[in-house]
Amino acid sequence: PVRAQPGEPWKISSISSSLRAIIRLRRQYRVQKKSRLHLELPREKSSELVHARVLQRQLSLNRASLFETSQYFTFDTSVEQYAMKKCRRKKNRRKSRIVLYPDKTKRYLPTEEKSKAKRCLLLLIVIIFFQILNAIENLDDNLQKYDLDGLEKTMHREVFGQKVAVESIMELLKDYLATHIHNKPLVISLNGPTGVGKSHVGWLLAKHFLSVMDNDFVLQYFVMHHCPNGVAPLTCETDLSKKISDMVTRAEMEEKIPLFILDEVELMSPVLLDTLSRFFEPNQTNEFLNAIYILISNIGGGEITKFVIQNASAELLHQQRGGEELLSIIQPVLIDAHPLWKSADIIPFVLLEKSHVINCFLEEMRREGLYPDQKHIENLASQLSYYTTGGKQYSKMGCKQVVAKVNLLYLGCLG
Ligand SMILES: Nc1ncnc2c1ncn2[C@@H]1O[C@H](COP(=O)(O)OP(=O)(O)OP(=O)(O)O)[C@@H](O)[C@H]1O
Repeated sequence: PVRAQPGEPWKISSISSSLRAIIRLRRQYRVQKKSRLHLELPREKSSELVHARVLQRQLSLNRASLFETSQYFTFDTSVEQYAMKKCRRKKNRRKSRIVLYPDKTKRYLPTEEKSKAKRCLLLLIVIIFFQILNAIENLDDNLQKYDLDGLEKTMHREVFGQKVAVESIMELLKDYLATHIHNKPLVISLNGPTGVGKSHVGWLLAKHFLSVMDNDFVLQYFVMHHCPNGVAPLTCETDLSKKISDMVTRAEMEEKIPLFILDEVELMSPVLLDTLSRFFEPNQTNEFLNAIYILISNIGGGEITKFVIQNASAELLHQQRGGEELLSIIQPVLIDAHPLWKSADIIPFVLLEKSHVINCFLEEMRREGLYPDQKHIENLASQLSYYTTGGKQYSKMGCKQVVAKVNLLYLGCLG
């Protein structure tokens, strides 16, 4: 290097010559360094690589041990980052897997569209559900309106020896009165021998429906009374038709179901029966479809008496099966009498046993304010005539004579 002599001032030329010397020296040093690196590289590089790998491994071991042994909360995110990286790497590996699709299919999942049909179906289900709920409530309302539970209790309490008949009547009434919309009127025919309680049931029904319906929607028609001998059949026909038409029209306005109880039907003229049968047909206006007819007659009574005596020893009579069998016997007899019975539900009333007659006596005497002892009543019951068969006694006249006997007793007491 060219130095300035002491005391001599610095010259620009001397500075530039020394700079150039420095640059030259640096270049030479670099060239030498490069050539040395080229010569030593293979050996040094491998050792450096080994060193780097050892370091890397140590680092990963430290991380792994840290990850496994970390038990305490730490702000050191290196562990999580490591775990996330690992996870991402796995995902990437999974993504990179090649999926082979068949040639003709779509290579993507179809986009899920919101189905209108599904929504409609759901709405429909909800509507149906509410309609069912509403219908159930309406059924209950109707049954409560006519207090059929109360009627059932009364019938079981006050009608003796006709369990199957009472159950069948109640079932028909419950079914029919559950709704106000019908496609035909309900026609129930009570048939059986004399004094077994057919008219008695008619009275109980009339009393009950008169009490549950505010207005007068019950008609009790007794042929001997409303259409006595000597009155022209046409007059009776017009009169009955008018009575029925008036009542169904009034009842329809109040959404009520009228009850027509026709007693002594066996005494009705064929003309009157024809008239009646027209009201039972299904092809009429609504008001005529919403009505209940109870036909009471002793037609088929002979067949019922025979059946009861023949099956006295069997328990069949007080079972539903017995009622069905009896029905199959008397139905053809009734249809033969008049085709109107084709539209009727027939309820056979069976003969009453002596125990039932005793109950009739008890009930009638209580009604008259008499309270005799059991022996006295049995004595009275024994004065009636019975069919004795299969170890049982069946009253020939049912409880028919009970009222007359009690009346005599009552008069005797008064006397
Ligand atoms: N099963 C019964 N349970 C309670 N009481 C009865 C029964 N059967 C008859 N009675 C009593 O006997 C009386 C006469 O019976 P009811 O008039 O009901 O007989 P019926 O079957 O209609 O006979 P008929 O066909 O002769 O008219 C009734 O008023 C009632 O008091």
